[in-house]
Amino acid sequence: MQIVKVQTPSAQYQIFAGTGLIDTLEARMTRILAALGRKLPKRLFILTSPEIWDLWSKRILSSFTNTPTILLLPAGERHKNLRSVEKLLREMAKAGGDRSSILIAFGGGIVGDVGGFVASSFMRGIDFFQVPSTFLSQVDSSVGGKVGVNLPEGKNLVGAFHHPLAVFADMELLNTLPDRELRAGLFESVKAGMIRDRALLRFMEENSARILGRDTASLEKVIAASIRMKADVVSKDERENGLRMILNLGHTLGHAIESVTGYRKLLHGEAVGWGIIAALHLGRKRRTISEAQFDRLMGLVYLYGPLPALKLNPQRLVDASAKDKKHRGDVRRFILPVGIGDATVVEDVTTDELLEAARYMLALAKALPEQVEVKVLAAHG
Ligand SMILES: NC(=O)c1ccc[n+]([C@@H]2O[C@H](COP(=O)([O-])OP(=O)(O)OC[C@H]3O[C@@H](n4cnc5c(N)ncnc54)[C@H](O)[C@@H]3O)[C@@H](O)[C@H]2O)c1
Ligand SMILES: O=C(O)C(=O)C[C@@H](O)[C@H](O)[C@H](O)COP(=O)(O)O
Ligand SMILES: [Zn+2]
Repeated sequence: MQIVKVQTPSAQYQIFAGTGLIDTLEARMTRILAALGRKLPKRLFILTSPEIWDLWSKRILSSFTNTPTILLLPAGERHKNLRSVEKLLREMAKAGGDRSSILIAFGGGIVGDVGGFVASSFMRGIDFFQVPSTFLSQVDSSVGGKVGVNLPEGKNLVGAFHHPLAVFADMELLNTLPDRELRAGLFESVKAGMIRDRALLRFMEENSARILGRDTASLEKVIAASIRMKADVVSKDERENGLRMILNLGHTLGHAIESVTGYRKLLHGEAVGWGIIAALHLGRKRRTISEAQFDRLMGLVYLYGPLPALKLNPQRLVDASAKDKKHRGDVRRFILPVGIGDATVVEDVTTDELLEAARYMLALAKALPEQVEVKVLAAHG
């Protein structure tokens, strides 16, 4: 079992990563609440998706003395919106939720983001726990307190910083996760390695077959390293005033892809994968990475591909990226890789540069992904 701490000006909590956690949830939550001088409340809510609940409800419920109230959110990014939030808040009010109620977000990043936002606003804020059930949510979204939903105008444009009381990342849950979801989530770990963890990056280069083959020890290593990196960054810059922005590598254009496709075409991790490719291209143009480093980092992205093909208008993507929350007026921020294992935030990225990066990415994305993969791997010998 790995235990990682997050300590920010507004919160202090632990992330538990291992196995057997879902069988002992109530006891673990009771212990955490007791340390805060509190008891498990009468009204516990579990927010999850029907598919996840079908697979895991028996195991989860076996750890509870009284059955919590179950709230269901349909799967898919298109349900991460204000309509879902309103529906869930009303269900909680009808079910007799009060300020002592606690919500357990049991699912992927969408359940975590929506559930956390619902918790942050129900009766002006109740506590919640994260029980992430996808690779992506275990390595990234359950950590750090960013919660929220999308608008048609842009990704995650409504939300809050609201940290969980604890995160229980049970790797056993990944046994039922589809391969496409695993691959998508791995791009957040690829990002983690590229921005701040050379050892993780190298491990992911050298062990892709084991990782994609779900070797437990390899997955555990990637999960633990990714969580540690994110917990450290969030603890140093909770509100994204500086350092935390590096966690957005690949997200400026990645989020734009998600919004212009109506949140229906690519998974978040896949959009980030394409966004990372655009960032690598801009990085080599600006010489924050050398050509050799570009080749190496592209090789890493393709090890975890193929990314789904994509046909989009580059100008539309660049227009959509104007909604990026990192921008302040004319200051347009973009995250670039620096060498191997580091990143920087640039504030003077021009529309032309973005357009060129989008064109480069879309030229690769238009091709059959398998062909792109073969071509790039061949280029690496
Ligand atoms: N808050 C943050 O810091 C942060 C960080 C990264 C990503 N995100 C957000 O996370 C979201 C993506 O999360 P995701 O990749 O987990 O996708 P997701 O929440 O859509 O889950 C992926 C799919 O897998 C299913 N699923 C979940 N767990 C399963 C399991 N154990 N077995 C079988 N099926 C399972 C879900 O029902 C869903 O269909 C995006 O909205 C993204 O913006 C947030
Ligand atoms: O936690 C962060 O900070 C991140 O940037 C992590 C990202 O992987 C994640 O997708 C996050 O939701 C993006 O946040 P946003 O503020 O750019 O919407
Ligand atoms: Zn992300």
